[in-house]
Amino acid sequence: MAIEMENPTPSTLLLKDVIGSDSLKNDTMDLPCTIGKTIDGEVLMFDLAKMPHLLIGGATGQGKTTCLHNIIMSLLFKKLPHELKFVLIDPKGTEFEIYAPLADSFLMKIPKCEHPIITDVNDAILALNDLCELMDKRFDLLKRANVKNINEYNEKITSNLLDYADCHQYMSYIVVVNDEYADFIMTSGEDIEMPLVRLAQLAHSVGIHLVITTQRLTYNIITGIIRATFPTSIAFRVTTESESKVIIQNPDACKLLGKGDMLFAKGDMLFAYISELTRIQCAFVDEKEINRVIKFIVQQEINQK
Ligand SMILES: Nc1ncnc2c1ncn2[C@@H]1O[C@H](COP(=O)(O)OP(=O)(O)OP(=O)(O)O)[C@@H](O)[C@H]1O
Repeated sequence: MAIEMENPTPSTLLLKDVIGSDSLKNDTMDLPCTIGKTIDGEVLMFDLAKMPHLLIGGATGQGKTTCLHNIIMSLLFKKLPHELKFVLIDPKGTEFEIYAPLADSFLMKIPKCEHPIITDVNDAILALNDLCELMDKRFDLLKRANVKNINEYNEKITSNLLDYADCHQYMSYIVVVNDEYADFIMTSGEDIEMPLVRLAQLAHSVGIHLVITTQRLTYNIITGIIRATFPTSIAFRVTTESESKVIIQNPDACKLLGKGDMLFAKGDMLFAYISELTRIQCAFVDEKEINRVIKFIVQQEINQK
C-alpha cells in the first residue's frame, strides 16, 4: 500500500524537461506523445496511434489546453510535415491561433475553410465531414492495395509497390485536436456529433486520430457512444465524484491538486473499460516556448525551398 502526500515545496515541471528526455528522443512510436511525468519521476510516453483517440475532461482552468499544447509540441518535435497534418478546432478562438504560421507545413488544408485554425461551428462541420470523406477514400485505397492499415499501405508505397497513376499516394497521419468540443455540440448537436463519432469509430485504421477536451462533464455531452469510442481518457481536477466518473469511471479526479495534476486512464478499445490509471503531472508550456518552436519550423521550411 502507498500513501500519496502533497509536496510542500512544489516546482513547475517544464515542457523542456519532458520533451528533451531520452524516452521521446529514442522512441519508435507512430505518433509519440509526452505530456508529463508520473509521481515516480518517469516521463509518460504514449502512442496516440494506438490509443487510438483521447478524451480530456476537467473543470475550467485545470490544465486541459496546456495538455493539448504538450501533445501538439511533442508531435511537432518528432514528425515531418509530410508525415503528419493537424486539424485544429478551437471554439474559443484564442488557444490555437499561435499555430497559424504552420498553415503551409503541418496544418491540413480544408477546402472552403479560409482560416487554417477552425473557430467557427460551420467550418468545424465542414472540416469533420471532409475528414469523413477522406476516410472513405483512404479505405478504398487500402482495399485496392490489399492492406489493412496505414502502416502496411505506406510500406507498400515506399517500396514502390503501388502505382501513383492509380491515385495511390503516401498517407500522412492526421490528428484532429478539438478544444472544448462541447461548445459546438451545444450549438449544433448531431451535425457535429455524427461525423465526430463516425471518425472515432472507424478512422484510426486510416491514420486519423482525435483528441478532444471538455469541461462539461455530463452524460449528455460525454454520451455512451463518445465514451465507448474514446477508450483512453485524461481527467484533470473536477468538482464532484460523479463528474470524475463520467471521464475515467473512477471518483478520484476530485481529489487532484489542479495546475496540471491529472489521472491518465488507459482504456481497452475492445471492451470499452479503463484498464489502468496513472497519476501524472502535466508539463507547463507557455506561449513564448511554443512561438520559438514555430519560428524554427517556419525557418526550416523557408531554408528548404
Ligand atoms: N501543467 C501545469 N503546470 C503549472 N501550471 C499550469 C499547468 N497547466 C495549467 N496551469 C495553469 O493553469 C492555467 C490554466 O490552464 P489551461 O488554460 O490549460 O486550463 P484549461 O483547463 O484549458 O482551462 P479552460 O477550460 O478555462 O480553457 C494556466 O494559465 C497556468 O497558469
